[in-house]
Amino acid sequence: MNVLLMAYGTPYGPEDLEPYYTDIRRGKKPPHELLEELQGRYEAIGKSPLNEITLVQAIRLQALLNLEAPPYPRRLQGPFPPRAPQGPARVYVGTKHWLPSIGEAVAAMHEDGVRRAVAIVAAPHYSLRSVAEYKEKVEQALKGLPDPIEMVWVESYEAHPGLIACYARRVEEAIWRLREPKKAAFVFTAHSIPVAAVERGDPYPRQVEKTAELVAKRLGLPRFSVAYQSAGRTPEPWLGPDINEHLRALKEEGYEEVVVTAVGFPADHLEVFYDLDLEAQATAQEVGLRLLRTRSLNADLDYIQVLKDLVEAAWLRS
Ligand SMILES: C=CC1=C(C)c2cc3[nH]c(cc4nc(cc5[nH]c(cc1n2)c(C)c5CCC(=O)O)C(CCC(=O)O)=C4C)c(C)c3C=C
Ligand SMILES: [Fe+2]
Ligand SMILES: [Fe+2]
Repeated sequence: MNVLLMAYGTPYGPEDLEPYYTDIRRGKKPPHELLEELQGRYEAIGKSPLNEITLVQAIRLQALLNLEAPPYPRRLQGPFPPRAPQGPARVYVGTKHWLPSIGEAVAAMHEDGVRRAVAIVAAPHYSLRSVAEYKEKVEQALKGLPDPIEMVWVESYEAHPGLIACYARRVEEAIWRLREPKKAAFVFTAHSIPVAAVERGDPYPRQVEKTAELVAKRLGLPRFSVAYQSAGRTPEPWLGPDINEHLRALKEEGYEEVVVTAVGFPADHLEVFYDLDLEAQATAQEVGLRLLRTRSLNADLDYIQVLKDLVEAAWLRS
């Protein structure tokens, strides 16, 4: 079984920042003020562990796939159907905006003789501004190859019971730390997208709401809400409510404590450490709210098990 595991990617050092930002802006260099602002955000968090987490996710996913399907030599395999999940599993990593790029990963797969693979993004929700763009990059990379690779896509997994259990477990950990759990607010966040994408029928907000609703249901939370974070630095309107405005509104409604879970981001990175742990935390402190941010899924085995389940099911799809 072959897997292409994709994630957003983050710069390895300050010298990578400009080409990284240029890639996010589809080849347009960022103005100096925006680059400086991004540099300031990276300096404030120290380091984004996103690339390391993605690599560990891939290593663990590959190990887990092979653990339950030992890589027997071909002659011992018997009459398995060629698409059975058994056999050596290989997981390749490609990042959308940095290195290894999706193009490099696809080229490596081709070089290794891969002709069929499952493509999955380490983010549970489909958006025209996320998964659709990953797909474009994969298709672009495939175009340049002498032999085709059939990619079976996992486009979204917003309601996977294992994923819901992962988030519920982490919200539960925060509930233990609340002073008055029955009076707390529970907020689920995801990356904002331009309103224009929503108007074009992007299923993203519905999927984010679905994840939030299922986690809340599993925990029997009486109230919960969805807010968006990390809106881009572009003049167009972005989907709200923004987490900072939402925290102010919650305080006005009389809440004293809030648990925030970033359901759109399985892994820690700039927008968890800066936008939630520094910026939203500062807003909460300013208005007098106690904010607890739940632990990310990262490369924890409960999340890797979800990825394993998804790729195995996709591999068996015709
Ligand atoms: C659902 C959409 C998006 C997800 C998920 C997402 C995750 C994500 N983003 C960064 C870092 C940056 N994103 C930036 C801009 C940007 N991001 C999205 C969409 C998603 N990002 C869009 C549509 C844009 C705007 C692009 C443009 O046209 O300019 C930037 C640039 C600075 C900024 O605008 O804030 C950074 C940096 C990470 C690390 C991440 C998840 C891992
Ligand atoms: Fe982004
Ligand atoms: Fe972003």
